[in-house]
Amino acid sequence: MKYDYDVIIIGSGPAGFSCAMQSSKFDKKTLVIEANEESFGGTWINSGTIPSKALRETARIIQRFQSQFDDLSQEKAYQHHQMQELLKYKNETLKSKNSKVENDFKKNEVDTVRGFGVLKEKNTVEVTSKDGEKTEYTAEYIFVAPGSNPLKPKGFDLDHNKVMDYTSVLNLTHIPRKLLVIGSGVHALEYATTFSNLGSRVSILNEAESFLPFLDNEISEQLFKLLEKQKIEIFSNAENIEIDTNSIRNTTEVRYNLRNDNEGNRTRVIETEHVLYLGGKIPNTKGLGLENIGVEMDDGGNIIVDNDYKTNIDNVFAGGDAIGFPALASASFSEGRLASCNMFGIKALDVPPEIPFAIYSIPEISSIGLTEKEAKARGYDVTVGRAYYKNITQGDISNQQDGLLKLVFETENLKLVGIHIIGERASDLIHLGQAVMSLGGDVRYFINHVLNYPTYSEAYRIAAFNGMNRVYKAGVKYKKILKNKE
Ligand SMILES: Cc1cc2nc3c(=O)[nH]c(=O)nc-3n(C[C@H](O)[C@H](O)[C@H](O)COP(=O)(O)OP(=O)(O)OC[C@H]3O[C@@H](n4cnc5c(N)ncnc54)[C@H](O)[C@@H]3O)c2cc1C
Ligand SMILES: NC(=O)c1ccc[n+]([C@@H]2O[C@H](COP(=O)([O-])OP(=O)(O)OC[C@H]3O[C@@H](n4cnc5c(N)ncnc54)[C@H](O)[C@@H]3O)[C@@H](O)[C@H]2O)c1
Repeated sequence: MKYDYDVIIIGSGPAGFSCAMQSSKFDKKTLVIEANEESFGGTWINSGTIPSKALRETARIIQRFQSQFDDLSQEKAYQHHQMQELLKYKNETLKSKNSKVENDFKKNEVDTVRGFGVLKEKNTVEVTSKDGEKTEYTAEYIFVAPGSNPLKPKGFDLDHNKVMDYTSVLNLTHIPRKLLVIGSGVHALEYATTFSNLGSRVSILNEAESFLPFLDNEISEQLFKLLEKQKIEIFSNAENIEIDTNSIRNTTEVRYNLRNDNEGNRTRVIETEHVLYLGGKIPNTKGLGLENIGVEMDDGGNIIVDNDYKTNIDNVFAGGDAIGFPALASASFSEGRLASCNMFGIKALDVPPEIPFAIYSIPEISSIGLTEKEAKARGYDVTVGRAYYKNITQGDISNQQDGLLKLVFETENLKLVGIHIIGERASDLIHLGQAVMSLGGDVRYFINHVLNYPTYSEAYRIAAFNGMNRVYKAGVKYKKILKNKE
């Protein structure tokens, strides 16, 4: 072999991990370089996806248990639990995920090396160990998956105690009585509802004009009602945010102005105990030597790739957060695997471009395809079908009556163009609709097939009937609706 390896992978997050596993299954000699001395798995396992979901799961279990019993419903988690106790579950999950990744590498003969990788030439990566020792490795292909880091705020500093980001929040020693989340994205909603369910009084300071504007309108409406129920306030259009400690009152004081303030740009103040800053992420593409070999990046530092996850340099591929949107673990797994398929000339099956997304708030939100508004703007004649969780037996049984599943489908042929869900299990439920959608099915699937009962999937059946009845009311004979095969 001309090179030490067939492929060198920089980073062991979901993109690097899946590229390594797929390459090893193709019998390719694979090396993973990981800068973190202790653990593999990147943001996915150590500071992002899994820890935030494990903490959320704990909050959800407490909330579900308390809401089941009237005498417990007004209790606050902080009256009974220490943060460390809640994080124990998270720590155990991380440990088991970490050793799973390490074992998968070993079992599949993927070599690993700890240290910081820098591209020296298009086939050469130099790794600097923590002792400063430098070693060079060569490969036919390079896969760059260095992930991302939290964006630093403008106008104030993080002390990682009173003012935290998504990494330091995992070191909290107690459940805050009051928490201000600064952010306008999915992160902000997830952590806000997690802490609210732990009993914290939570507010969100949103620098944008609207909050999660990409959601379907009716899902947003439901969400805002639920946030009101949880007493989570959102202050939008915030700018010039500054943070100080008020030592007399022993609080953290957040001052800000409103953009386009019609009260004369007065300074507003929120007093809180802790601040959690969730202002987005930046790709870890600085210092990687990408410029040494002329890899193209956009203004935000994201690596530019084509549909095969190939950069402008023939043998260099990239994936995960370093290539920008959607910057999800779910998508990163797929990107790493597809990059490997493309490197080694084994074209993967074409997968539909639609990917679902999930927001792990309490309750969850998940969507795929077009919102009703987007579908109409694109000229589709669409009808919608709705199922409210209060009408689903499983919702009643589980005491989870808040939620909505909404189907958006073409009136003419009943084909699904979008599915939008807010409520318990939304992130799992979406996949039934996704499968029907990607196999070209229509809403009749949900009534022609027997679905387990009671389950949350019943929502699909109820929403399908609801939508079809709407088509019927608009003048199409029921016989035609049921028989129509395009
Ligand atoms: C709080 C939070 C919650 C999230 N929740 C979800 C969710 O619910 N669902 C979802 O799909 N996504 C979620 N995400 C997003 C998800 O975590 C990321 O999209 C995903 O981890 C990106 O994967 P990656 O492989 O690109 O990089 P990462 O997971 O960031 O891993 C990159 C690895 O590369 C290493 N590295 C970097 N530079 C070098 C170098 N030069 N040499 C060697 N090693 C290097 C790093 O040490 C790191 O281990 C969440 C993110 C956060 C922050
Ligand atoms: N549940 C999850 O999957 C999850 C949870 C936390 C963070 N993350 C990822 O971490 C990153 C940082 O999160 P953040 O909350 O700080 O910022 P963010 O990037 O999610 O939000 C900032 C803005 O991005 C846009 N955006 C986000 N998701 C979108 C979508 N599916 N479709 C269209 N536009 C969308 C919206 O305009 C949003 O206001 C994001 O890339 C996010 O995908 C994912």
